Amino acid sequence: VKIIIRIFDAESLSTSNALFTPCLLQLFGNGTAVLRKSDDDRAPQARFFPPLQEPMLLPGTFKNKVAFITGGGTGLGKGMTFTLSSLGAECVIASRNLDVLKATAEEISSQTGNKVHPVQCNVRDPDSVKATVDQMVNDVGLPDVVINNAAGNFISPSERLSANAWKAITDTVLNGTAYITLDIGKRLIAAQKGAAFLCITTIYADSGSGFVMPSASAKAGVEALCKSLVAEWGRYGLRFNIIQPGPIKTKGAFSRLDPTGKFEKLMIERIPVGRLGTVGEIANLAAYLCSDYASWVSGATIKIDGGEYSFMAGEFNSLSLVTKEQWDVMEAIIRQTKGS
Ligand SMILES: CC/C=C\C/C=C\C=C\C(=O)SCCNC(=O)CCNC(=O)[C@H](O)C(C)(C)COP(=O)(O)OP(=O)(O)OC[C@H]1O[C@@H](n2cnc3c(N)ncnc32)[C@H](O)[C@@H]1OP(=O)(O)O
Ligand SMILES: NC(=O)C1=CN([C@@H]2O[C@H](COP(=O)(O)OP(=O)(O)OC[C@H]3O[C@@H](n4cnc5c(N)ncnc54)[C@H](OP(=O)(O)O)[C@@H]3O)[C@@H](O)[C@H]2O)C=CC1
Repeated sequence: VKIIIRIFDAESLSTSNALFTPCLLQLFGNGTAVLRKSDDDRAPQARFFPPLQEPMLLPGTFKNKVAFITGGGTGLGKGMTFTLSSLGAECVIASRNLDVLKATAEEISSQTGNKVHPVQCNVRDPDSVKATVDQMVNDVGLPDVVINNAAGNFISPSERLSANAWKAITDTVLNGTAYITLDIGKRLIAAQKGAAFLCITTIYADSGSGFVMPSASAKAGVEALCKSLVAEWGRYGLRFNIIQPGPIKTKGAFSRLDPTGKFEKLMIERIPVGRLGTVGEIANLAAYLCSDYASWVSGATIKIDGGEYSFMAGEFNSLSLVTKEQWDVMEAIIRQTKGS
């Protein structure tokens, strides 16, 4: 808990709901060596941008609603499950590791008082997806909310990737999202039941990115899938939105994308808000997009990255490193220049 508390400064803790704070610290922390925070884990301007993590919607927003979350046992999926559950949803969480799912389900339901159902599922396998959805329909009925969050990723030079490495990532991210969406979507259409779908992608779905080429390709595909269905399935009462998170310190992501812990400082240097994002911030945005408050929102792609994407895209943004004295010199040179 000591480690986790250091993530938040006094300012952000004091603005948190006192009742929620202890369980938030537990749920949104990960407590592993790879997540240990260093002393320089924030830039000074981060004090202006405290991460508020408690659920922001009205209690009961998801009362009588069923939410299905892939990868709901860990990281962002666990955070979204906690938030939806605390707002009244009955959640179904699905991934490969049933023990992890069971532990998360127990932890969350004991804190929110709402049932969380763990169901084993390998999203790469359409038969496993069908069995999972059968079980959900049998236990709690068709969902009102579907969050495609499960993913696989690791950094690697592309010339080191085998065909199976490509397949492991794209089968999980793109095919997994397609199997889940097609299976649940067909059943919702047949039952004439509306629902909100949400896909968790990444900021580099737009740009592509070296060293995570299969993930970038698959996430771009997921976005095309969502945007296609916005148009095609709106008439069936189905909405589709996308969240593109920037870096959030989860064990799953950082152990595979920053294995030595050396990249985190570089990330923070290029994030204008001066800090990494938090699980609770993603969970609040996800809850809003999946709630009836967002019933007119379909086809939205929302970056939540502290400005990192804009910083990386702007040709001259590194000039924020130039000192006042250096600007004086450069301005004098520029002013002396005549003609072209
Ligand atoms: C720092 C954060 C900043 C920004 C974040 C932005 C985006 C983040 C996106 C994310 O998706 S983060 C979420 C990450 N979470 C996970 O990846 C969780 C699930 N991951 C896994 O289960 C594994 O890591 C997996 C993806 C490798 C799949 O495991 P599985 O057991 O099914 O596969 P295998 O171990 O059999 O491997 C398949 C295939 O890949 C090759 N391979 C595995 N690791 C590497 C590596 N590091 N480099 C190169 N190749 C690798 C492995 O050798 C297999 O190929 P072959 O059969 O040997 O040919
Ligand atoms: N953390 C970050 O910085 C960022 C994360 N994201 C995205 O956020 C989402 C969550 O990532 P994060 O929480 O960080 O990482 P995690 O590794 O914690 O989450 C990935 C989840 O996917 C599940 N999963 C993986 N493979 C399968 C499979 N074949 N079938 C079913 N479930 C599977 C895992 O569970 P299990 O192993 O039990 O199957 C795990 O719960 C992902 O979509 C990721 O791409 C995007 C941008 C930034």
